[in-house]
Amino acid sequence: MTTAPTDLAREQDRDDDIRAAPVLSLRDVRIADTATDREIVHGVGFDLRPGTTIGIVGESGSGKTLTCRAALGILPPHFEITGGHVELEGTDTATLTTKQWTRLRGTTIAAVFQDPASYLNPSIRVGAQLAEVLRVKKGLNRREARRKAIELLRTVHLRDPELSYDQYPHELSGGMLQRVLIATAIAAEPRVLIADEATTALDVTVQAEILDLLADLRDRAGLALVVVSHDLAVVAQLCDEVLVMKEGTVVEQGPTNEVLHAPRHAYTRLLIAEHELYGLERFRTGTSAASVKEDA
Ligand SMILES: Nc1ncnc2c1ncn2[C@@H]1O[C@H](COP(=O)(O)OP(=O)(O)OP(=O)(O)O)[C@@H](O)[C@H]1O
Repeated sequence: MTTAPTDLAREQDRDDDIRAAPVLSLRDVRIADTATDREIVHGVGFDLRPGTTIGIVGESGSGKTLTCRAALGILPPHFEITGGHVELEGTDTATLTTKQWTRLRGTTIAAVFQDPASYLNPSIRVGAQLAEVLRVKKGLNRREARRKAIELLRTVHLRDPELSYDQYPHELSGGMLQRVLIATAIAAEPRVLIADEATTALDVTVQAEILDLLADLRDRAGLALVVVSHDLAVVAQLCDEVLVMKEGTVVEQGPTNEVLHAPRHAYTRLLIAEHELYGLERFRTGTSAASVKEDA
């Protein structure tokens, strides 16, 4: 099979991206619950470069979300970074004031979580909520914000963006709401997007479509992604590098293919064995979400 010129160009772009400076770096980040004086996350580190994806996988309670929240500067009350550094575009985030953090959130780093409905106001039309973000973060006037919001709803592949703009959250399906949340997260053109269990609640077909959308945004806009999932198949499909967490410790980390083909830690092997029951094989061989969709 010959490689199409567009594929070659994309490969070249990817190589350039890998050489680019990291947009988000975690250096031996430790997180503690200061109420109990217990360290919960025992040192996480990675370099995330534009146009690439890092996956964090592991069992429930292993510290995946806390790690993301540390990167976003939104740890829950009485949780603190007690060691290491989070660097955003080369700046140690420990040096940021609350105001500087507020400015960076959305414009440099943004996130989508599970349960999109809980992040939207049920009594305000979704388009108005998206437009509000554009007015606040991008300084657009009402008319420009509406136009840009509809464009964003189209970017996240909502079939009828004008119609969706005027709908209330309860009128949209879970998959459509997650698309709206992704549109909101990318509204201010962040460089890093964290997707924390963003597809967990969705059925397998919709999940595959959302993963394709994230990959598309990464490839086209050079977005850097952190994908958190308890589902190894999701990570396998999307990520260049994977971190496997267990009880607050990174037990294994490396290029996704290497980790999946030659896991060194017993826990990774266990995760893989569990997932093989659900057909991880097709993800390991690089099958796209589109073909998963067809299978579903
Ligand atoms: N707001 C909070 N208050 C108290 N404990 C918390 C809070 N957030 C997290 N924890 C505790 O910190 C540990 C790590 O939680 P975290 O949410 O990071 O895990 P996770 O790997 O993301 O799990 P899951 O896959 O279930 O989301 C857990 O033991 C959890 O109980």
